[in-house]
Amino acid sequence: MASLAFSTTGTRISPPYTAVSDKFMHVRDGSFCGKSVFSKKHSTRDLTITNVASKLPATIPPPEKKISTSDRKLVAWTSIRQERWEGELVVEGEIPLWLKGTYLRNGPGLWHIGDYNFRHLFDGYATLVRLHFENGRLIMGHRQIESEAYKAAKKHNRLCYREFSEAPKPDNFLAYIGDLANLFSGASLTDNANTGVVRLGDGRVVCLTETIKGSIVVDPDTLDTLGKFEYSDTLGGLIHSAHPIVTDTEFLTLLPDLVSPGYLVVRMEPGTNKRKVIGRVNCRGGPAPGWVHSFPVTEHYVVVPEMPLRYCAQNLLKAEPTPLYKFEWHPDSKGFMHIMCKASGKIVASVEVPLYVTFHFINAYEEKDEDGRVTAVIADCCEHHADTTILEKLRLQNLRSSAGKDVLPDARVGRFRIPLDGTPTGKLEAALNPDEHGKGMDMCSINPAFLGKKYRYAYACGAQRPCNFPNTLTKIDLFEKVAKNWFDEGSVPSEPLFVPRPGATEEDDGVVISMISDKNGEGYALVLDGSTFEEIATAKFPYGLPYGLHGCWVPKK
Ligand SMILES: CC(=O)/C=C/C=C(C)/C=C/C1=C(C)CCCC1(C)C
Ligand SMILES: CC(/C=C/C=O)=C\C=C\C=O
Ligand SMILES: [Fe+2]
Repeated sequence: MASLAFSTTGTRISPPYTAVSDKFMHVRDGSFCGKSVFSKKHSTRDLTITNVASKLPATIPPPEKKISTSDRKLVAWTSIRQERWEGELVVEGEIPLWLKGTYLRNGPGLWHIGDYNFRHLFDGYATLVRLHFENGRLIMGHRQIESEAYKAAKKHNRLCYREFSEAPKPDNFLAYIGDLANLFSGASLTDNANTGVVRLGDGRVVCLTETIKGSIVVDPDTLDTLGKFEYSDTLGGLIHSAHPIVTDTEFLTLLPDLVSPGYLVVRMEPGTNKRKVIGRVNCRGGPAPGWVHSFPVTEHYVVVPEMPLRYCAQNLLKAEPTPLYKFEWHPDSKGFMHIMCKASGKIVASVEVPLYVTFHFINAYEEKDEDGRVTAVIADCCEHHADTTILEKLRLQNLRSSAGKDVLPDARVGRFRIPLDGTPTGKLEAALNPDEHGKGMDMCSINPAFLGKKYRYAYACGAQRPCNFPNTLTKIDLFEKVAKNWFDEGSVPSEPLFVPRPGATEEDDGVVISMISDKNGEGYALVLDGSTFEEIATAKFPYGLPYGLHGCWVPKK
């Protein structure tokens, strides 16, 4: 059986290089990494991890296994091959000199333990990638997050915690009973913080997932795992929204209550670890709260979605994945949107809406009449036509085997209109014709200055069909109802992140950063102009990266 481990003896690769000049390819400890990384097949079997002390030199796999160009293929769905790396990249084009800071991107980048392969995209151990921009230059690095779940897997060479779809198999009945107890206490839940990364108003950088214990503080410069983010309040709970709303002045999140179906809306101030309750929403349908991966806010309100795809207590207890994992589709329970006043915690609207499925809200804002009175809340999301099959499409086997087949379910920019005048129902319609973005829509960002405000532009991943996963970057103009699309055949781009130009007055004045996995098994950083959506710079990576989910921008101090 293959061991679960990186080589403890780091391999140093000598010059010469092709893709990057040696001047730019040094890693922190002074060792060099070269061209060989472009000619090694990336398979899930390749990565071995041992109890590597994190101080070991960064290593790149050795050059001996050469494979022909025709054998190279997309590595987005294969495990990262070394625990860490850092080096400078050669930039083609020009990175604007005003772009000073670090783009961090988190995601599940390691999907096996020894011979055991994980099944779902969301199961992988977190890989944090960093692109540091300064003076037109670009330094890249990645590192595995040292969660307890990851460390235990390395130590014991087996799964030790419950991940999104995977659960350790109890050895016997007694172990099963113990396991149930550990599930209720949260002890067996993963802390694998593989979903996103946020910079709090006080500068701390936290990697997150849907388990509360999976909140891990990292150093954005070294990518060191600094420790757990411990909430100092007594709110308890085991799960929260994977996507909090984070600004310089607050951190807002939702805590689903599985016992008495509802959600706590909580707020934490910068410099503290204490969440305070703003208010509570009681669910209106179903046996459990709807899955809440993300939620939007307006200037005065928190929008609490109650999706008919609901947490399911029985499925939580199962060791084997169910078709909808820890969730269940309850169309009879209906879908709702609740609006809570941020200042008072009062619910000012709670409306039934058409059935919907979304992971990601894009933004929300208040609609006003001519006298300036708020009449409705508009909330936009990446909406999957109330079809849950997207969850199954994100199984690794499907992603790996169906490239080029047109199996990506349709999605749209779903726009909710939630009236505040007591009308009991809200609307859900496409904000623009989904053909504009190939009927693929997920992984979105906006100009952060427009959070909660009427906005015009959203950046996201769309589709150029046939495809099995969103394969374009798309700039959506919600006023003109058109999209402009970027596409590199056979490649998979990750979530585009918009960084505004300091001093900008136009909403789209800035750049859009994404990381691309290309069809040759390689990858590159991409910088697009936020306004024209044209490429302004690219920089090739020395090795292909696994797909990553969400990122954030850490401006240079
Ligand atoms: C990667 C991503 O987008 C989502 C990750 C979700 C996770 C890790 C969910 C984990 C869970 C458990 C381990 C048990 C409790 C339910 C749930 C929050 C789904
Ligand atoms: C990658 C993804 C959906 C793509 C479908 O179009 C969803 C990711 C969710 C978690 O962050
Ligand atoms: Fe997400």
